[in-house]
Amino acid sequence: MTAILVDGLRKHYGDFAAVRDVSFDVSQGEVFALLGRNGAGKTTTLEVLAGFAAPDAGTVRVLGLDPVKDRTEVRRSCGIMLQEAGFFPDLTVAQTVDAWRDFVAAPRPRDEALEMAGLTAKAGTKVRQLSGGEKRRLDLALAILSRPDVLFLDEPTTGMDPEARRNTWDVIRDLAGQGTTVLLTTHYLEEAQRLASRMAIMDHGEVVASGGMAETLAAQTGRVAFELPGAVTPEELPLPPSSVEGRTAVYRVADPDLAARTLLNWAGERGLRLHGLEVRTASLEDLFLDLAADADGHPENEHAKEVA
Ligand SMILES: Nc1ncnc2c1ncn2[C@@H]1O[C@H](COP(=O)(O)OP(=O)(O)OP(=O)(O)O)[C@@H](O)[C@H]1O
Repeated sequence: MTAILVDGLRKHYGDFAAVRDVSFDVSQGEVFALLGRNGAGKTTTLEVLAGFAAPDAGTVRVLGLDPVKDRTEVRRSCGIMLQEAGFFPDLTVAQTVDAWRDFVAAPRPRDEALEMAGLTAKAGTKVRQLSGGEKRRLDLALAILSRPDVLFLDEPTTGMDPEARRNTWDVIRDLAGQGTTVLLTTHYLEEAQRLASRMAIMDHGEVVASGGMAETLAAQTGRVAFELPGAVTPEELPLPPSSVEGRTAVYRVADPDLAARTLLNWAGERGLRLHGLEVRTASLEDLFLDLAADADGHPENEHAKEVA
């Protein structure tokens, strides 16, 4: 079942088109990542989905409902964690959760929400004394209070230390396992890679790549790089390199292991060492950087790339 549908979404701020013809859908219980550089239009898309702003064109649906027209119903089913939460600084963490519980029908018990967000030890701490990462955890505790069917998470782990980040990933995974649909934006590509089954990369308000995480990465090239030994020229290598950067030969190949084996055999037969040898399968980071470079080369960015 489709839980979130975005079809041909456009959103302008005055003359500026922050989101231009964006389409994607998220199935129930799926974690979907929206990726992109600063200003790509991710938060704007999330805000429209959460009913904070109406689309200028296109259709958005959350659980089959219109987030603007059916605002109350959509809000009841959604947990939202945006980038800037407005807390009361003099309330404690526990008091903040209690205050929010008053607005929610059938809320989680306070201690359960604090436990899930890893904030039990901070229950008595005033919000003003929380670190940035702890405030994000409080955001998360509030977003999951209503046991939402759909969670919108805008950069949920920004400012968190590695342990808190991992705990948050566990919470998100558990919730998705229980059927919660999660749409998250993140700048941490590892986060997207670990959590999301599908993703869309946005740039300048458009989707420039989208698809299943595993299929997308499988379709990408890996990388092999090493320093050219001694007086060896690129022409002498058994495989022509994709590029030579200074004295570093770089290969972008579908099977980096095979290329590395060929190169190592060749070097071994000649008693040469491949210093600084680096063999990497494709990562989301490579894809992201490639797309960003493309987008810089073609600012009009006309053709979205369907990679899976
Ligand atoms: N209220 C607003 N008025 C005018 N322009 C805005 C407004 N909100 C956002 N924008 C612009 O719209 C574009 C998209 O912003 P948005 O916050 O959606 O990007 P983002 O992908 O979430 O970026 P980030 O990763 O930095 O959070 C940016 O160029 C931003 O400056």
